[in-house]
Amino acid sequence: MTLPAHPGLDAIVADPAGAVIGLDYDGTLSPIVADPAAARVHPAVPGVLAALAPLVRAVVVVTGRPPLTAIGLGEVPGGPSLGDVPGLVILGHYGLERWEDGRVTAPPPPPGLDLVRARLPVIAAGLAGAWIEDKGHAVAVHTRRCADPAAALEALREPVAALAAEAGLAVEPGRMVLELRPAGMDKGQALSAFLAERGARSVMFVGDDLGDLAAFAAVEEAGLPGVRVCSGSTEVTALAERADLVVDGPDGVVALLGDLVESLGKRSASGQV
Ligand SMILES: O=P(O)(O)OC[C@H]1O[C@H](O[C@H]2O[C@H](CO)[C@@H](O)[C@H](O)[C@H]2O)[C@H](O)[C@@H](O)[C@@H]1O
Repeated sequence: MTLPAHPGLDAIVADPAGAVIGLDYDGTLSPIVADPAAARVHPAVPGVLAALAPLVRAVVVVTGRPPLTAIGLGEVPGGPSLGDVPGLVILGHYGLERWEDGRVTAPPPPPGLDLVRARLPVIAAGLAGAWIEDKGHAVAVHTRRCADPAAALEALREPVAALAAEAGLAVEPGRMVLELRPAGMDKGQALSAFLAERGARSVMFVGDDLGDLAAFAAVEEAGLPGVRVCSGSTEVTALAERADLVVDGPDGVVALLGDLVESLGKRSASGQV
């Protein structure tokens, strides 16, 4: 396959050494499943990223997950795994935590989480199937396993917002999930800082959920050639509306990354380095 025509992709192919490739995890590198603990990486992802990483300035995963969770879910029997991708950086918890060279750096968890741990189960108790995920620096309530996930999410919005205000935390809405997490960081700030740190000359970001809108804004505001890619679903349409390209979920993301590797390989084979 050939890469779609887009000036941002053209810039990446013309000068890959200046390109930063940013990727969300859930719904982008991993198919959406009912149990977050079972959201294993698409098996072709580590291989295609391992091929891509040496060709570009940097590959960075920007996720709401703790980085070590992404590393664990990124294991592929027989490898390579996500953690084997050369030079990979994972900015987890929306940029609060960083994994690089096998080491994690993180601030202390916010004190308001104790209140959330005590109260959120009470709020969710009336909704059969609602499920709480404790991520250490954030706590999320999921409704995907409820009989009517969208209605359950709506019912939770108001009490969760009130609890977040009391706990001094922000609410991060996502695909059948509301997350209470520290304010003051988002995927946009995380990506912008990373682009500056690496001296990026072009950028691609691929995401699927509302939390990725901030990263799209960072691409728009970077002052660089850029391309916003949506890993499409029927569940979230806001991202597709703002994307330059929409691909068919994680399978489509793998295909796009594979096409990018192929284009960069051809460029290198023809001596354009
Ligand atoms: O920033 P991301 O990497 O996209 O993480 C966002 C949230 O993803 C996870 O939840 C989503 O994926 C689950 C597994 O497929 C699915 O069951 C759930 O309905 C989705 O919302 C994760 O569990 C959250 O903690 C992340 O914040």
